[in-house]
Amino acid sequence: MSEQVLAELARLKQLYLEQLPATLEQIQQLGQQMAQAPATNLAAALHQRLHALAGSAGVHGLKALGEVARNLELQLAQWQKTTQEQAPSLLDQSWVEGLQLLTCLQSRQETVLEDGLLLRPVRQEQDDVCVWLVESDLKVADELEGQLIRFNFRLRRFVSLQAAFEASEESLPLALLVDFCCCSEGCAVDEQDWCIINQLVAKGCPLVVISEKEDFQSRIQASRARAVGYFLKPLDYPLLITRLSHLLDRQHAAPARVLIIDDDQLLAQHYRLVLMAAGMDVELLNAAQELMSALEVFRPELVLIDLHMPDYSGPELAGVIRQHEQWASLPLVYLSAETNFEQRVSALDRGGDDYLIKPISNRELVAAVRTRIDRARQLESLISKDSLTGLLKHASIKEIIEVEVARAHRDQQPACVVMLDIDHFKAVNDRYGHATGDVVILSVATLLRQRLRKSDFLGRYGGEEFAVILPNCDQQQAFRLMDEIRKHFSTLQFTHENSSFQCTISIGIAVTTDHPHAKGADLLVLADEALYQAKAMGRNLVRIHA
Ligand SMILES: Nc1nc2c(ncn2[C@@H]2O[C@H](COP(=O)(O)OP(=O)(O)OP(=O)(O)O)[C@@H](O)[C@H]2O)c(=O)[nH]1
Repeated sequence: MSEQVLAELARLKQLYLEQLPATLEQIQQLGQQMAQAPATNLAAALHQRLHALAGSAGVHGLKALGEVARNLELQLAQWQKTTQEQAPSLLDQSWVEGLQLLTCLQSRQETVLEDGLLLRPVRQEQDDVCVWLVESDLKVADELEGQLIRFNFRLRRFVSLQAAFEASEESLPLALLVDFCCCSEGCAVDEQDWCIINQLVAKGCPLVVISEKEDFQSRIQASRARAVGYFLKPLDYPLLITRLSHLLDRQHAAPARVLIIDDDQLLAQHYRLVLMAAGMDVELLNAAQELMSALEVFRPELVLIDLHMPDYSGPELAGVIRQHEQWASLPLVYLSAETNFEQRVSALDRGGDDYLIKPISNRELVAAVRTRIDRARQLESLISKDSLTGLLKHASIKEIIEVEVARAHRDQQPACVVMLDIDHFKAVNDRYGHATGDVVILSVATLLRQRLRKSDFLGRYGGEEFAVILPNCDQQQAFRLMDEIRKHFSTLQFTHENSSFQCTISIGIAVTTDHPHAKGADLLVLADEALYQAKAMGRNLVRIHA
């Protein structure tokens, strides 16, 4: 992928360089006409070309050229704002020199592509159910191990960070739990350990700090180590498991979807390739009139919009998007060479969320897009996800099941709707208490997350009831998968004080191909009927609706 992306970027750059002399020739002609007989229509045409050049040259390795173009653009903008009496003096000697400089700089290329970003080695193998622990307190380690097993996670213990680092040559864990106090005296991490932590985090190993200390300095130290979690001892296990489950969700998360609206096709292609190399799904909008249908079909999580385009401006398109309630919170980010403060503020007032200045480096583009999408996902998750399990709430999973069932009928592909319910759960609550009942619910959610595909959707449908949709999955595959999950769940050991117990689940499945006219809501009812057949037949069973 990376090699291909680099080759494609080189091809785009070549195309850009081939078109450049003609672009510069046009700018020269217009610029000289402006110097001799300034006119507003000439200025508008020239401004558009200088603006595009200022935004694109740096991206293709011609940083100095881009800077000169920007200076000329600013000079011209000043002329456009000034009264006609003062105007001629603004396009004097420095203007002509600037124009000459453009031609001289067209062959001065610099290497600005951050190839490191694009040639990053393929992410190392990750063991999704394995959690690593560096902790000298054996009691804490034993207890943690016992808790993790209930949720189908495995714990691998290390005596030192160095040992964990050596293991990271083979594979990476879901998370690395470190008690800083066992690295060095007084919980202050020494230089060598610090270096190892940095290397592990850079490899993509999420760091979770466990600590006895609640002071600000310890938290700052964890933050400096880029920890994604900080848990105080004695550990709150459900909270820790929830955090691990969220990390698992992130690993399984679908690629971020970005829509780019830019009239400069070469530049738009360049951004697209860079974002795709960072693992995102990217589409370019070809015609502004197709904007709403592109949103509907592609459902982007962020839109990058150029500010100045010939037919419609970025803020005008942002205004159209914001007229639709459904897209009121979609992040819209302008990507423009515009440095004028007033114009930028006005663009933000008209529906945009943020502003990135062209030319933007590849790394900054990826980081800016990724962090904004991550934040938007976090917010969305707070709204649509159940707080105990992190799965979709009732209304959200119902909505997704409708969409996916309609898609399955349309594509003539099978999809399975599944309902799951914990057996005799009331008895678990009555005997072991509500908190232990919650642990059982959380463990079903964690097991489902671990066993289902990225493209499947899981929801907490009711108290101890779960709904799932498995797109592109036929009856046999669904039965096999669900039966494995059922069997696996029945082997998990739960503990309460000094006793231990096991639980089972019953499962009902309804398949779209057996019910070609059924909507999502109908299939949910059918899957529920199958679930109650499983209950009636003795529980701990999977049934398919006939
Ligand atoms: N701990 C806990 N219990 C919950 C939660 N939501 C619902 N419940 C309990 O789940 C139990 C559901 O019990 P029932 O629907 O009667 O059925 P059951 O005992 O699971 O038995 P069968 O489904 O017939 O096998 C009730 O006792 C609810 O109070 C929750 O978030 N946490």
